[in-house]
Amino acid sequence: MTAMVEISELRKTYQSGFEALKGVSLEIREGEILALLGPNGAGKTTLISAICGISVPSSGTIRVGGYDTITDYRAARKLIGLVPQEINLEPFQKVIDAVRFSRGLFGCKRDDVYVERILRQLSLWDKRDAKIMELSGGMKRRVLIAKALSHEPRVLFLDEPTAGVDVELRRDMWDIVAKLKADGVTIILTTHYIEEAEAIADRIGVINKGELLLVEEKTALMTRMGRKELVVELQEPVESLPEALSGYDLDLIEEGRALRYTYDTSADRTGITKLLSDISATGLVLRDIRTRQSSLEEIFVGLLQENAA
Ligand SMILES: Nc1ncnc2c1ncn2[C@@H]1O[C@H](COP(=O)(O)OP(=O)(O)OP(=O)(O)O)[C@@H](O)[C@H]1O
Repeated sequence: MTAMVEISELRKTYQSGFEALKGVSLEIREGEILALLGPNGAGKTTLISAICGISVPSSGTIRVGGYDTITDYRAARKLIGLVPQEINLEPFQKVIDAVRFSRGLFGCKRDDVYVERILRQLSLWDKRDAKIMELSGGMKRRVLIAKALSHEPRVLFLDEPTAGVDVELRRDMWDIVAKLKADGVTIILTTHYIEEAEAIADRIGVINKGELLLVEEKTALMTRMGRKELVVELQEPVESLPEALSGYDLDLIEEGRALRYTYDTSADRTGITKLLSDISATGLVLRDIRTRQSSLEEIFVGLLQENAA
């Protein structure tokens, strides 16, 4: 797959002197869904604003569809649709007019067939003649997406698309994103909901304090997430691990009262059965066993803590 968005060494220092992006480099492939995760103030909106040409980077380069966002601004911007975090609609405007108007702003010719397709895709066709002020919050969010898609962009940025929306609408949004991907649109979304990233993203990027900590295929991350711990409580504490168990990834914890075995749930074999029989063979008596799974959320929080250290 070719790169749709290429960001190289991007830095942004606001006038206040605050460094919001500290050298971010990232390639976003055509047709993928990339979720950017990060705590409040991490720099997600700053990054999106820079790509969309809303704010000027202090240094570094961004290319969208091969066009530089500064020197070839119009060509680059035309390829981009942006769904902002805040609802910024004209209350008295009709839904269909809002979408046609947005299309016109990009210099595209009126195309009623395309606009109808977008409105139908977003379940807004029945509401096309309603005034924006008459719509529910969820419908307004759909109008924001319709406007962002009005000029047939190849890349769509969704900044917190489901912040504050109910579970049903969140799932509708996920369906919409899946349909857009099927149409070949490249999608970048920011979110605080790890569950959302898990549900729809192909790759996940974690950003904190203006730095990109990782960008990884979701499935690879899920494999990491799939790591589990088995804690074997012992009847009597031991001072050290028996030599016969040295081949296992084991730690002695809880002052020698338990053994912790970390394993990969996605592996063909976890090795638990053999481990338990090998433990018995050493003469150690088991009192109890328990397992726990590290979640993506824990990985995420752990990453942020590491970054803070
Ligand atoms: N115009 C500005 N002038 C000075 N500082 C700014 C400006 N805009 C944003 N910042 C600061 O830059 C940092 C990154 O902000 P940004 O909005 O990009 O974060 P975010 O990751 O999108 O956060 P959130 O999840 O809360 O939306 C924050 O500390 C913010 O206060």
